[in-house]
Amino acid sequence: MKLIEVSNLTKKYGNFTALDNLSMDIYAGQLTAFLGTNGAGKSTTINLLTGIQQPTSGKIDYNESYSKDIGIVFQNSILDNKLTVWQNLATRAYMYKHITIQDLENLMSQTGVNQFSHKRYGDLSGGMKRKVDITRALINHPTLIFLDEPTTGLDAQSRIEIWQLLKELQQTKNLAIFLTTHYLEEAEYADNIYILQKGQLIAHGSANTLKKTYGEQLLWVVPSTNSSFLNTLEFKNYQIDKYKGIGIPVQNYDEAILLLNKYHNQILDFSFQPITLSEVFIQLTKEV
Ligand SMILES: Nc1ncnc2c1ncn2[C@@H]1O[C@H](COP(=O)(O)OP(=O)(O)OP(=O)(O)O)[C@@H](O)[C@H]1O
Repeated sequence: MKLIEVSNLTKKYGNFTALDNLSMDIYAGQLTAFLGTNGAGKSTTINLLTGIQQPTSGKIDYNESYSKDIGIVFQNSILDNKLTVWQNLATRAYMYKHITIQDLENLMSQTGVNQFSHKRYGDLSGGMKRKVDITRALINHPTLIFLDEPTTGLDAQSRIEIWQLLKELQQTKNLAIFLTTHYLEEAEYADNIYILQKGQLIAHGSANTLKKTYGEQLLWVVPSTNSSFLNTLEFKNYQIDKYKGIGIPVQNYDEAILLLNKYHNQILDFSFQPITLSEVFIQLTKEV
């Protein structure tokens, strides 16, 4: 089910176009990752989708029944450093009449912040703060949550924990998550990836689709007799490497296994070189 449909969204600051004609859909229960280098227009997009800023042109259609159920985690926290985690969250929960203390406690134990609820927010590590920020955004049981670079500045372990938490929330609460990130490897988990460059959408799809469309995976084989193998080879775009052998472009593991089966009499050794999302991104965003 579509929660938000964005059509031809453009945002200009004076003569400068920060976002150029963006069209995209956000679906219930899906994790959508918005990737882009610095200044690509990621924060601008979140600000437009959440109504913090108004577009210069274009349209954002919200599914009527869910338009108010959104949570936002900003790049810079809006919580009070001097208050404890509990005080910060309880103050927020009191704003909603239908949210009980029990609801808040349940949520805090799901996100794990109950373990340090007595600590002052200002004394927490970056990863712990981020978990509290996410908990705050979830208090009103949103259908969709926006996170602007939730893992920037965190160490590897904290990043993994935040991602595990987000995946768990997506699965257990059927929460739709829209997040921006600089970390390509994180987007691998996303259902939908949008890649933005200088305000323009340059690619869209699942990690696998993007890899298939924009990247090349190689099956490297060391043939027993080089020349006869090349003669039988049905592929034209192979590469040759002194150490790795002959690199044959393949779509996926299955295709590699089929080839290995077919030519196994002529192959001494082989290796598989998968493409990463980072390589796709570099390929796509490199300046011409
Ligand atoms: N209020 C503003 N006035 C003028 N230009 C702005 C304004 N806000 C953003 N910009 C410009 O618009 C472009 C997109 O900014 P935005 O913050 O959306 O990028 P971003 O992808 O979130 O970048 P980052 O990863 O660095 O946070 C940048 O070139 C930025 O300088």
